Amino acid sequence: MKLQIKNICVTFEQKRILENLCMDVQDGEFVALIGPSGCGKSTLLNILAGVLTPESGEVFVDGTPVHGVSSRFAYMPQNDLLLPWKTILDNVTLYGRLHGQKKQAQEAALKEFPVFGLQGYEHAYPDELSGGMRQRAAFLRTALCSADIMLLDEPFGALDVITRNEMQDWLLRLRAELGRTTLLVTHDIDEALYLADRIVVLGGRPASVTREIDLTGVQKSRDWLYEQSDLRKEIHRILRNEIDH
Ligand SMILES: Nc1ncnc2c1ncn2[C@@H]1O[C@H](COP(=O)(O)OP(=O)(O)OP(=O)(O)O)[C@@H](O)[C@H]1O
Repeated sequence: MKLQIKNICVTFEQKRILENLCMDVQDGEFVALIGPSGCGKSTLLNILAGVLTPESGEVFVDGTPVHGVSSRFAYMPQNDLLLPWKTILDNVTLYGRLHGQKKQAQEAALKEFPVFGLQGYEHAYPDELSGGMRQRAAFLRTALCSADIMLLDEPFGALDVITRNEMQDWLLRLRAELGRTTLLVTHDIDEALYLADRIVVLGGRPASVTREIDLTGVQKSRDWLYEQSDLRKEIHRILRNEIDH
């Protein structure tokens, strides 16, 4: 087991948000976390990233308890912004440079520029790139962290539908190459179906895991996705019911 989340409870302003939340993620697994708006998905990622301490509960990576900020997690928060006054190369190597490893970080980044569709833009500034390219650059910055678990909070949320679909196709191709355990928060049911090995649906107030959909081993394609109306309806129903409560 790569990641174990055990009995996490969170209360904000006397309101219980997460109640005994438990979930496991296997090594190399890509899990999509979906749930009604405000149910606590970002809160869970903030706990894993160590920027928020839960009231109770524990997080284990490879069986070892993790407390506070840990180098085991690479976190791409919602609206992960590039610094407009820095080049793309400087932006994506930010963490390496902060740790005094500028040269190694640049070497590692330059190797990935073609993979991330950014070749030729190393010395460009963020406003010279399209929205999709900026998002790939922010993603590359996260992927370059030498952490073994990636936490992605709505990485394509700000993109138009066409660019978003292109980014999903690109991430599906890249997934095997990255080989990284990933927890993706998304509002987009199709994105979850298309990208994930497993979908975890959070529901209820306070939130806990209400449904898990195992898609391990499914050969994903857009044609496969278009045929998933039953699963799509089921997830919609769960989300709608939870919202109505
Ligand atoms: N620091 C905080 N102080 C008080 N309340 C908070 C805090 N952070 C989050 N909340 C509340 O906790 C609830 C869960 O927030 P969270 O952002 O985790 O939900 P979410 O599922 O990620 O939402 P969305 O899908 O809209 O991004 C919301 O009601 C939010 O207003």
